[in-house]
Amino acid sequence: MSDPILRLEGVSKTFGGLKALTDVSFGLNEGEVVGLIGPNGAGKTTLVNVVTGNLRRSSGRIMFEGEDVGLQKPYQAARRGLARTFQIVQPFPAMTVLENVTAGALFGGGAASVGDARDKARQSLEFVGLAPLADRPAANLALAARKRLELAKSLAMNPKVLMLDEVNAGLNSSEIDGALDLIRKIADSGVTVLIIEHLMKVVLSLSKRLLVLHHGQLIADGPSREIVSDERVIEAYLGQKFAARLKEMHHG
Ligand SMILES: Nc1ncnc2c1ncn2[C@@H]1O[C@H](COP(=O)(O)OP(=O)(O)OP(=O)(O)O)[C@@H](O)[C@H]1O
Repeated sequence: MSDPILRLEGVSKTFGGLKALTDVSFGLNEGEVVGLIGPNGAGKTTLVNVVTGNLRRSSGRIMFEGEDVGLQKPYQAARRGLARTFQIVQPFPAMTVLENVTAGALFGGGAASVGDARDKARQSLEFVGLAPLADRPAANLALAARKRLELAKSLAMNPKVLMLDEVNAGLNSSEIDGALDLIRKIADSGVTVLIIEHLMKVVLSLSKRLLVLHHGQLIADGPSREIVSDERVIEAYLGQKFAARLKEMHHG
């Protein structure tokens, strides 16, 4: 197998005395869709932040395509093809949907000109199904559409690796189904996806492999079906009720 496209080696992040990440190591292979789960405060968002340079890791190495990118700035991450979505979606409200995505394309640096960035933005909006709303002010979008806008912005950066931070939070079940189709479509286009998600049904339907963070430590990394029956994971995160339901599903 070829080298992972993204690899963390012993990455730690402390905030004063608080250890948000402790000695985290794993690799993502090109084209993989991997779920990242763990209780509130486990360090999931911090992990994405250190990978994209929004926060500086305290120690360890972050390797992207064989290069140590631990000191990069967020715009450099975007230009390399390391894109992410934010848990709290904050579009520029006064700008239109198209302008927001154009700004994303320019940030990602793949566009040769503003016109080129706008073309790229139009393609991304088409891909996520927001083309009909391109000229609306972003402030007017409902939550599901704002989440799609966030995805379109990241896609306009031509990502190789895309990290999705709770893109389904707050959506109803038909909106989640739509988002799932879209994430599958992104993965099918060859993008490596790391998905942070609280809804187990969603993670399990998308990813064959799961990473589990607990108090900043990676306590499990492996095939999803094995991870969800791992006692430590059940205790730390899933809870006995979920485990019992899963057993019923398997035996029922
Ligand atoms: N900028 C910061 N300064 C200080 N502490 C922080 C900062 N960012 C995160 N933390 C702390 O680091 C720990 C990990 O937080 P993080 O947001 O990464 O968890 P999470 O797994 O993403 O949680 P959630 O599921 O609630 O989003 C928490 O204790 C949090 O309070």
